Amino acid sequence: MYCKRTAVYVAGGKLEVYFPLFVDISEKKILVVGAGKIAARRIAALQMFTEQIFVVAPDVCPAIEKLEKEGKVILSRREFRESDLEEKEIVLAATNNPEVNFYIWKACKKRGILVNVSDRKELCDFYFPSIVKKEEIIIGINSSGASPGKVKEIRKKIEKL
Ligand SMILES: C[C@@]1(CC(=O)O)C2=NC(=C\c3[nH]c(c(CCC(=O)O)c3CC(=O)O)Cc3[nH]c(c(CC(=O)O)c3CCC(=O)O)/C=C3\N/C(=C\2)[C@@H](CCC(=O)O)[C@]3(C)CC(=O)O)/[C@H]1CCC(=O)O
Ligand SMILES: NC(=O)c1ccc[n+]([C@@H]2O[C@H](COP(=O)([O-])OP(=O)(O)OC[C@H]3O[C@@H](n4cnc5c(N)ncnc54)[C@H](O)[C@@H]3O)[C@@H](O)[C@H]2O)c1
Repeated sequence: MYCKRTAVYVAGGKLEVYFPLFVDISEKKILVVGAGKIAARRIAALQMFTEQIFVVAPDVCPAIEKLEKEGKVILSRREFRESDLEEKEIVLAATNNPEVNFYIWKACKKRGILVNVSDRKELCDFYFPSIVKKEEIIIGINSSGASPGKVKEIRKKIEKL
């Protein structure tokens, strides 16, 4: 089968860029594995679009503790188990253990679940954009992991428009 891929050339070499798909996630069950700084940042972004967020992690940062108290996430305070993937459609592997993240990736691929692996961008089915929301207008900015700092700067400029 012919497969056309989109790549750009950056200082580090060839970089594949992804199609910006705007998806209705309001009815999708999303699992975030890990409850640290990165998980909290991603959950904050997801919560602009859905309320169905499940979190599993033994150690929970204050921001996510607060969300649990407010009933805004469903939290399981323990290590990840494969059965956590049941009925989930989108998974974020955001633990600080690379082996656990890789195990989650493999388990998701076996089940056809879309997965983002926070420490392995080459394994991600999708990336996290930087988001600007102005009423009904959503702007997602992404550089496929090549320049997250630049992406943040652009987000700030757009926010001032
Ligand atoms: C949009 C945002 C969403 C979020 O994460 O919530 C996001 N990163 C954000 C911020 C940020 N990330 C990093 C810094 C310090 C950088 C600096 O200071 O220069 C800052 C700035 C800060 O923290 O202030 C470090 C970093 N990030 C990645 C790598 C490469 C790697 O890991 O290989 C490195 C290490 C690079 C290095 O240092 O070498 C990779 C990814 N980061 C992504 C998303 C995905 C692609 C994004 C894209 O490129 O467009 C991807 C692939 C992860 C994924 O989707 O899984 C959020 C901005 C929110 C906002 O708008 O403010
Ligand atoms: N892509 C990016 O933008 C970016 C930037 C910085 C860090 N990272 C990566 O994101 C990951 C998380 O970073 P952080 O700063 O949020 O880490 P953190 O140390 O703040 O949190 C780690 C979380 O993982 C949980 N955890 C550990 N083992 C687990 C298991 N077996 N099951 C469930 N949960 C488990 C811990 O309980 C904790 O909640 C790291 O892999 C880091 O390399 C990505």
